[in-house]
Amino acid sequence: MTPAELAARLPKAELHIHIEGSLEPELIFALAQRNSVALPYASVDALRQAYAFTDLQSFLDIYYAGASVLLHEADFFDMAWAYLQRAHADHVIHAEIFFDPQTHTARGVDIGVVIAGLRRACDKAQAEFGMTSALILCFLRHLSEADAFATLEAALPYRGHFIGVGLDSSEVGHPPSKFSRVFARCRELGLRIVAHAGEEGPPAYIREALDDLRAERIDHGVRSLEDPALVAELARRRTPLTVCPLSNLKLCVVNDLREHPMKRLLDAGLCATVNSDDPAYFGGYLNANFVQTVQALDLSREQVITLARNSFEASFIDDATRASYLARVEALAG
Ligand code: HPA
Ligand SMILES: [Zn+2]
Repeated sequence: MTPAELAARLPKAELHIHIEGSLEPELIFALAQRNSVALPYASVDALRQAYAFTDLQSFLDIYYAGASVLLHEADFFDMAWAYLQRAHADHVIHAEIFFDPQTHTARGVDIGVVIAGLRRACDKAQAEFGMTSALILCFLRHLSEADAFATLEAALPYRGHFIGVGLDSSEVGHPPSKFSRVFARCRELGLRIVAHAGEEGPPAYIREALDDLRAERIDHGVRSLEDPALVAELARRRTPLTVCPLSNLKLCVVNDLREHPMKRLLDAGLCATVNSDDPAYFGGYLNANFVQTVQALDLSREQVITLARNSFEASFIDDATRASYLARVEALAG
């Protein structure tokens, strides 16, 4: 088996997937029709042609437009179930799934409707595939602290249905410290903490995510490499980075996958993981990210196994489940 074939076949956890970013153009159009929502694109092809991004914001504008077709519990279920089936096909045995409630509540959709649809899909994946999953509520950082607090308040009746909180959307100009008080409250509630940092933003944002928000994982974090002291700190703490290679390519964080920092992150001893971010927009699900990265960087069999192990080390599953999942990696790694 080549390293790329092994990567595709190994059991893995996916820890950085925005469920709204798994909405394929075909499903966007089907839901638009079902819900009588008008789209600013004439066809699936016209929409796909708009997927030529120059940076994070140029993507986010289209991503939020796509999410406008989501209104009812069944829509959230259909979206998440489509993702979970694809993830299962890629040998994802555990997924921690981001959702953006403010994108929906701003359009009058009740947060309970969002969570109910997503949870029903997760329960079905557990029943049909034995796949475990969890939801992570993300605050949109381009909105205010007050809006984040209101969102947290609205989510509290569903506290048992999500395990943690994250921070996403437009990074530059919206440092993690803007949400220090919100995340302090989330920690009091026993929520797990992650945050996007160092995707387009500077290494200082990663430090703020660690120190001000007490993030347990950094989403992206690729710009940490610009600050050797920060890299040493991340390695010492074993703070995982949920890296998304095809996203970095499509959003012009890197110009070529052969220049992707994944190998340097692994060489620095960091707990880096591979993830798909917004697979419907960035050209592939988890195995596409693995296979293309392994080939572009000529990663070794041992590095591939490390990435699979890291995905479980970085996950929020309980220790017994983690041990059983790691044993499944070892059984295939040989
Ligand atoms: O890659 C991302 N970065 C920030 N916000 C996001 N929301 C969806 N995807 C992303
Ligand atoms: Zn992301």
